[in-house]
Amino acid sequence: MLPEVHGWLRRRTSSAGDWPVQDLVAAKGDTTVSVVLPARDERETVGEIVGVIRRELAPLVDELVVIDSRSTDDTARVAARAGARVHAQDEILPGLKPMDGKGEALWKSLAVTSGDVLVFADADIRNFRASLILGVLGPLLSDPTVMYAKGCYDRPLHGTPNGGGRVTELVARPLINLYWPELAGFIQPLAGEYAGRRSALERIPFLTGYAVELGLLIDLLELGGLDGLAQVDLGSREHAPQCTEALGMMSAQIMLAAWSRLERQGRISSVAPPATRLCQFRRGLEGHEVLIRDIGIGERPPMITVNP
Ligand SMILES: O=c1ccn([C@@H]2O[C@H](COP(=O)(O)OP(=O)(O)O)[C@@H](O)[C@H]2O)c(=O)[nH]1
Ligand SMILES: O=C(O)[C@@H](COP(=O)(O)O)O[C@H]1O[C@H](CO)[C@@H](O)[C@H](O)[C@H]1O
Repeated sequence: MLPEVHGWLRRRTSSAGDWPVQDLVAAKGDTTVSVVLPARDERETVGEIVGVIRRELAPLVDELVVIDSRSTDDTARVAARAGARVHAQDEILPGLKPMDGKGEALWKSLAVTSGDVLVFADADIRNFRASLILGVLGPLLSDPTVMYAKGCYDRPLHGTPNGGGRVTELVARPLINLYWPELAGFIQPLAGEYAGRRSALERIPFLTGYAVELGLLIDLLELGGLDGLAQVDLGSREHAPQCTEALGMMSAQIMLAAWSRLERQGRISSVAPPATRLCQFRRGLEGHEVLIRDIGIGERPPMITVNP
């Protein structure tokens, strides 16, 4: 690990317990806070998450928004009934050709919120607790030199204390260590719980799909340097795990995120761009079924450059 990352790890890592709600209420002042939950088919969990935020964080949260990301269930209804303001992803900035996935939902949330600080959290978290929001909000309300704070946590999966974060351990962490070692201190670089200043988030592009988190880390590092970034130990987080096949597609999108940033930084040639289709296999009754999926990612420009 680079010496500057060792120093950063000590200086910029805190814990959720370091940020009690009463301290943050005092520190908040005139700063406004928007909480955004990107949600695709999360009817089982989104209502409880919204309820916890509304009940326990009312003094800190000025607006609570769920971006309904083409759900096929009644996520929007459940979220609205719990008290969130719900926007359908494809109805935001309707003059733009729609793009796909989580990154699109997060980018569009900038257009329908007004908070000086935005806090993002996944909507599939089980046993959600307010400290998952408080923790990442802490550095942003307490230290003006911090523009972005990411959560880190243990990731129990299938009964093992740290079986989760499969794409992090197999794809994102190796890529970061190989090409962006300044970011190697992030314990959960793909964590879906993070807070950022609007003044920073609106000045960087957003990659779509599951490429968004890696893209944000790389672009924020470029925008404001490592010392503008922080991380907060939130303890443990359990979510609805996806199957290996789905994580294969997610991995491909994260690899495309890395390629796009290496190409932009002139570290690889754009002569032969990578393919954007992934071939996977399932055993069927007559041998193997071939599944071809488009795992291409898009990129939205900095929101500050978009005329609504
Ligand atoms: O097209 C999408 C895919 C995912 N999500 C949301 O993004 C968060 C993280 O996605 P997911 O749970 O699929 O990823 P994982 O946590 O399994 O890596 C969840 O709240 C999803 O509902 C979304 O808004 N749009
Ligand atoms: O960290 C990971 O490896 C993946 C998959 O986690 P699991 O193996 O299902 O616990 O989950 C993260 O990655 C996604 C892509 O960046 C994020 O959108 C999710 O919020 C995050 O949970």
